[in-house]
Amino acid sequence: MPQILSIAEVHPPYVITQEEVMNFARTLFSHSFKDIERLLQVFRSGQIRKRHFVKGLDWFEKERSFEERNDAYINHAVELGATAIEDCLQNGFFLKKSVPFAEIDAIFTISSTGIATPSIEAIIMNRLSFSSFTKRIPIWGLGCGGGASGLSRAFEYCRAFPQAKVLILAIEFCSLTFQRNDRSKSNLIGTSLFADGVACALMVGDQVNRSEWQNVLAVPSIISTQSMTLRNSVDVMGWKVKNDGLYVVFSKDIPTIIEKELGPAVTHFLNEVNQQMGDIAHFIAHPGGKKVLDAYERALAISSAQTQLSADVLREFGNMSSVTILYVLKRFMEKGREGEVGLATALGPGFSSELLLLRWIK
Ligand SMILES: CC(C)(COP(=O)(O)OP(=O)(O)OC[C@H]1O[C@@H](n2cnc3c(N)ncnc32)[C@H](O)[C@@H]1OP(=O)(O)O)[C@@H](O)C(=O)NCCC(=O)NCCSC(=O)/C=C/c1ccc(O)cc1
Repeated sequence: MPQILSIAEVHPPYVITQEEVMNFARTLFSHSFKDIERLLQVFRSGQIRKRHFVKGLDWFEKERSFEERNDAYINHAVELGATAIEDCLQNGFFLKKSVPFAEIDAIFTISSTGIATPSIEAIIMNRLSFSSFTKRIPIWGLGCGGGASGLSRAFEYCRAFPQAKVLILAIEFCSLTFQRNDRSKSNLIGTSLFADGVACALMVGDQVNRSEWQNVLAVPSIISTQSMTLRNSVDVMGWKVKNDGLYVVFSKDIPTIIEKELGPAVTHFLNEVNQQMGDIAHFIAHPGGKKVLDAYERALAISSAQTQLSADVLREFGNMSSVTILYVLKRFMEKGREGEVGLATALGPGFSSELLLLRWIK
């Protein structure tokens, strides 16, 4: 079964604390909510300490056109995306030696926070020495589920082409979609939650000689995946596209929906692969927000110790949409041991759930 050999994360340059964003939001939203001080408590209760952004807070003081936002998206995506690829393929922790760009068969680029045609990996391929025959698979619109879905689609590619080495590159700059004139409660909550980040993973098929590259005792091998879209839930999350950009849509019922729907989806998946919840050592969860993690714990009857690494990523980086699960996976890959089983889970617009079963192998 395909294995994930290396992974790298890139942190955008501006580090902004929750306290700083809370003060920014107080100025902006105080005329829109008479109980603003009560609502601002979400900045304290969300269990986020700081987030990383591609622009400093002063950039958000001014109104920005869709064009300005998207130009910033493309510039930063190319710069930080190229860095993530280099850090992944030249990663001295996970790899014995660098994997040449020219050996990469396909790049899956995951994003939902900006638009580019040609897509970002094509621009990056003009900077780094990839083969001209590298296949490009940009995936747009899966939101927070995109990182997990990208891994699943790359898994299928590597099963079809067992000699393949492929990259999964996730890029999200949620901050660039921030709308200062949207005074909805959703936007206020989103301002406390969403962040920027970039990550890249290297997956290889079964026929790749791992001993040539692998530098750690055990790596996650993907056993199986499940993609599920819930009927009649297209309004739960997504974008409303307006003249001045993307407006975030996300229902306050997401934690309740997760609590109701995740258990049956996981049971169905584990039955299909003859596994039980008790077999799972690692729970690689997309930390959508504090209440999302609480909902995972209730839905699957797992302990907060099992979602600790997800909570750590949420605390230090916020919700970076599709990128977040790759940050969580990296932390598990740094300590995974042979024989351990992990379940990766993320949810996104659709409303869709993506699950992957992983087993660490020598
Ligand atoms: C930590 C939070 C943010 C605050 O917790 P709290 O301090 O206990 O406060 P409350 O939950 O009581 O919320 C405070 C107020 O905000 C309201 N609220 C609370 N979420 C909301 C709300 N989504 N709307 C609109 N009012 C709200 C809530 O109803 C309440 O209003 P009020 O009745 O006046 O007290 C907590 O609500 C929380 O973790 N919520 C889950 C966040 C959540 O849904 N995360 C998943 C995000 S969706 C996602 O990951 C993907 C987004 C995405 C989508 C598309 C893409 O293309 C890309 C990405």
